[in-house]
Amino acid sequence: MASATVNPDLQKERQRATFDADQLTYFLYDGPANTRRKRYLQNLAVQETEKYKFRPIATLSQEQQYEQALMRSFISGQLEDRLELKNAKELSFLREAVAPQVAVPYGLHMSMFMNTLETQSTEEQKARWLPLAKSFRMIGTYAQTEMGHGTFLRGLETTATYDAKTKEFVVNSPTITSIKFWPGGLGKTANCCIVMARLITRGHDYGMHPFLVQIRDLDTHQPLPGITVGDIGAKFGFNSNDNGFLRLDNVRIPRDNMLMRYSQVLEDGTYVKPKNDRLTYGTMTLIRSNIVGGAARSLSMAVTIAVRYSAVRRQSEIQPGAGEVQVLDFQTQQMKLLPLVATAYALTIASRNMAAFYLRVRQQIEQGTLEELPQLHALSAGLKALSSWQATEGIEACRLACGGHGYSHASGLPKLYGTGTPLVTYEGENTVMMLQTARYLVKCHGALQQGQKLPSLMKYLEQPPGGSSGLDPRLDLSDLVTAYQHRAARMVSDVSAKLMSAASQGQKPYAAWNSNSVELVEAATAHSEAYVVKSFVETVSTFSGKLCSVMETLCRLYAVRGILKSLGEFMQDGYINSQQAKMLRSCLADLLAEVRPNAVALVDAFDFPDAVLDSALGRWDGQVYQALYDYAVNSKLNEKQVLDTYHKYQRPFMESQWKKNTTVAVPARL
Ligand SMILES: CCCCCCCCCCCCCCCCCC(=O)SCCNC(=O)CCNC(=O)[C@H](O)C(C)(C)COP(=O)(O)OP(=O)(O)OC[C@H]1O[C@@H](n2cnc3c(N)ncnc32)[C@H](O)[C@@H]1OP(=O)(O)O
Ligand SMILES: Cc1cc2nc3c(=O)[nH]c(=O)nc-3n(C[C@H](O)[C@H](O)[C@H](O)COP(=O)(O)OP(=O)(O)OC[C@H]3O[C@@H](n4cnc5c(N)ncnc54)[C@H](O)[C@@H]3O)c2cc1C
Repeated sequence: MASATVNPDLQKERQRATFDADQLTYFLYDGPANTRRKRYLQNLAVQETEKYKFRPIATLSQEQQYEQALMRSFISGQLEDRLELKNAKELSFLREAVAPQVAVPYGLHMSMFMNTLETQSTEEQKARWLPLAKSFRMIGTYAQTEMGHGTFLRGLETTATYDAKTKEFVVNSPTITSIKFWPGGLGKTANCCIVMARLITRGHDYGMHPFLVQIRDLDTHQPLPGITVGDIGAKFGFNSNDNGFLRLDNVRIPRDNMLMRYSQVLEDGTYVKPKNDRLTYGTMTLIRSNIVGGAARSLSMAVTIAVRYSAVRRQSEIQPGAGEVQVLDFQTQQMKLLPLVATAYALTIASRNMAAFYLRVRQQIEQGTLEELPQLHALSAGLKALSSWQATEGIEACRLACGGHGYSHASGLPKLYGTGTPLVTYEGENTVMMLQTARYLVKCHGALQQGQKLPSLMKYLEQPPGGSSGLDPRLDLSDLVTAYQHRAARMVSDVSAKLMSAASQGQKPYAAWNSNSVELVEAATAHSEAYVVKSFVETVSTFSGKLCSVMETLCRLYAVRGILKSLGEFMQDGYINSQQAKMLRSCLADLLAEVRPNAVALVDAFDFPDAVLDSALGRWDGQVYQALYDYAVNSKLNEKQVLDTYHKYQRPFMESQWKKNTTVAVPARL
């Protein structure tokens, strides 16, 4: 039962905020007009979806979750048509509200499949396929990972062998480990896919290339000859999505089903090389960039739930006898949650900059300039890893911060974790991604040693080593940025020196790399954090008035908390001294106290409708107990007072126990 009254604690929180949360919302959604439009679309989506009275996803079987997700996409499709929506952001807001945190089976079609067609096909192929894909005659997915290999793409085993006589490719899964495994929507939904396979022509293996393979009949949806396809079974989360397997038994496809924008196979089997063979990896780079925004949004939802609940939840006393306090008043609770609120904003801002950088480099690539591709790869890989780690850990910390009720699916937090945690693994396992970023950083360091100039994002590596931080209790934002950059530059330099020293002692580069890979990941993490802090600082400096001072405090909280978490890395070369470390510790306590009054307003500004949060604890009106009670009462187990299982199992069990002692006198009532 929804209550019209707002919990008085939440009401007070909103009144005591020192800034206008709407102003922050306008920043997040690009101005008042776009915010109104977003609200309109999400309200409409929520009203429409509520008509279906969907049961909570956690209470459904895998098949029911899949069915519900398809229904949600159907509702979304109808609304999109009715409103004639085309704008990508508007579509994403609508879909978020129709299917909040639901991994819909068409997800891969709409993201990786479409993008691969758009960026890796020739004009002729685009003209042939895009109309079919846009009108959902073709429903595709991106089939790259195999049972045996996901990370090491050069190890993929699926082959596409060119047959010049018939002008066809023969696509084959030669072993059990070569079976495609995991692609979203592959199991039951897709009728075609981009298969990433090793291209073999004229007896030569040219490595992984993309091929369009039809797997099901476009009308009957039956698998085509040579195709064995299905769902991979229940998973940790993501069960609304039919992640699938695919076995190809010498399936023949026409020559021009190879996506030939960058490399080609001519009719006679001649292979034409691309300008850069990493262009085939382009779709992964896009999705990695998008994941930064996805991770930020998931964490923003989690902190909204946990902060609102912590403002409503009263438990224990601070001053003996003075009554129970809002748990958000405990400094330890603030420490759990407020740095995460700051992280949600930091990642949101970094993701915007990441997206803008991606667009710029993508435009360059379209014009044939590939100069900034390595920078883009390094940044997107590092931020993908950093953001998904911080978001996943943050969501779990939010759940734990909600005590017992956080463990219930009613909190919405397990669902957020279930859909959030695969971000660490998919689209490039995080450790592997950080190592890719590290590879680029070490290369940049080497270039610097040779007196070369570094590209824009790496310029900070040029600063001389040593020196000491100017950080004082004013916590000047530029000093914080410099501290992060100094730490990253020092770590890149240290690990590069280790690699060089290993080489001079005759160690093979690959062995030296592996034996320093923990430090390499740490250096890449430091680099990515420096980017996030710099982005945050640059953005908040564009704000004005009260909002500016609130966001500057939040930015300081993010940066100071990060320094204290990895203090050794900042102190190792004496850049931050022990007096400063002590000072930062007291500043952290002050910052928590400073952010505390604005905590609720800061999460309100994310502007998530209740239906998107899907949480009894995170409700806007704070009526958490009524919502929890309603959720409990609606448990499936409560549909009957006495269940059949009582007669089938419980009663026979009890009777078997009674038989052991027949002398106990049983009263009619206890
Ligand atoms: C539901 C709610 C959820 C909320 C969040 C929502 C977020 C939105 C997302 C939308 C939904 C999408 C769902 C996606 C589902 C997952 C799909 C997948 O996992 S699909 C499967 C994803 N699978 C993976 O991600 C697989 C991960 N594995 C890999 O990417 C590669 O095998 C590798 C990078 C690890 C190594 O590759 P290898 O070829 O052995 O490379 P070497 O190491 O030998 O380096 C050689 C050179 O290449 C360079 N370079 C490398 N990459 C790139 C690049 N991208 N570009 C440019 N350059 C690149 C590298 O720098 C180096 O340069 P140099 O130094 O020589 O100059
Ligand atoms: C929900 C979900 C959806 C997915 N959707 C798709 C999809 O649509 N299409 C698709 O093709 N794939 C998909 N995948 C697969 C996903 O992309 C891979 O699982 C991912 O790339 C990781 O590869 P892997 O499973 O081989 O991990 P592995 O590489 O086997 O990782 C295992 C461990 O080995 C470590 N490791 C591996 N290599 C190195 C190295 N070089 N250095 C140091 N450590 C290393 C990793 O860090 C990790 O700890 C999906 C996966 C999930 C979970």
